[in-house]
Amino acid sequence: MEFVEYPDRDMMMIDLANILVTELTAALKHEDRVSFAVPGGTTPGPLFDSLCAADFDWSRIDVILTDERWVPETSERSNTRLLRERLLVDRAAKARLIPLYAEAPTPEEKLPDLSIAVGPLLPINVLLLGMGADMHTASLFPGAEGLEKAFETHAPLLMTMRPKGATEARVTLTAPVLAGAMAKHIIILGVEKRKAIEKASKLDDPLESPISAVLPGSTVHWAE
Ligand SMILES: O=C1O[C@H](COP(=O)(O)O)[C@@H](O)[C@H](O)[C@H]1O
Repeated sequence: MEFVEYPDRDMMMIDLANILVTELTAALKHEDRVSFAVPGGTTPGPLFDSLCAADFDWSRIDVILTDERWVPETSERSNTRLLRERLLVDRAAKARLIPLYAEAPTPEEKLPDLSIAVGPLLPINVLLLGMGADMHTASLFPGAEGLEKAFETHAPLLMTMRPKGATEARVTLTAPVLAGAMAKHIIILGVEKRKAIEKASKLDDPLESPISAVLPGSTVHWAE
């Protein structure tokens, strides 16, 4: 893994947006459609604010979340809502969103349909991941039931996760899908997450530190 430290958060968001645009533009030169996977949560909002104004052919970009919480878009917890409000606006409004949520009480009912749309996007051209201080990435949480299956070579593309103590179920891209991306970036902020990613690289045990599975070949972008 490569670790890039930025002088401050604003600089990181602008520089990282430029890196992502450069990679997406390069991919568009040799592919009809280009897939771009992005995280939800609290970290990427300011990055999306920069990215959405980038001037390139967004109409050929397929945007997919790395994971979604099983809540409707009206919820503040919806990662899709974050995308619609902060990324899929301005020039980026022309991109196509591949949903990871559909209205149903549980994700299991919709998982087969949602998975069908994921296959044609692979391998993901450009992947941006977030990480929690507990070393989870996407919705691969340490200790979640069924986590082992998400790291198997032939894991399904999408899985349901129910992290311990969480209020809602989740849908997540699995480890082979994430690790197989052609360009991989991880965005983290603050001292606690820096320590967590250092710990994960030493542990190198995806069940304890799920982020470990995607560290090889990734660039970690950090600002305090
Ligand atoms: O729940 C989630 O957590 C991670 C990290 O979120 P953050 O708020 O600490 O930035 C995020 O990457 C993931 O997409 C999200 O569903």
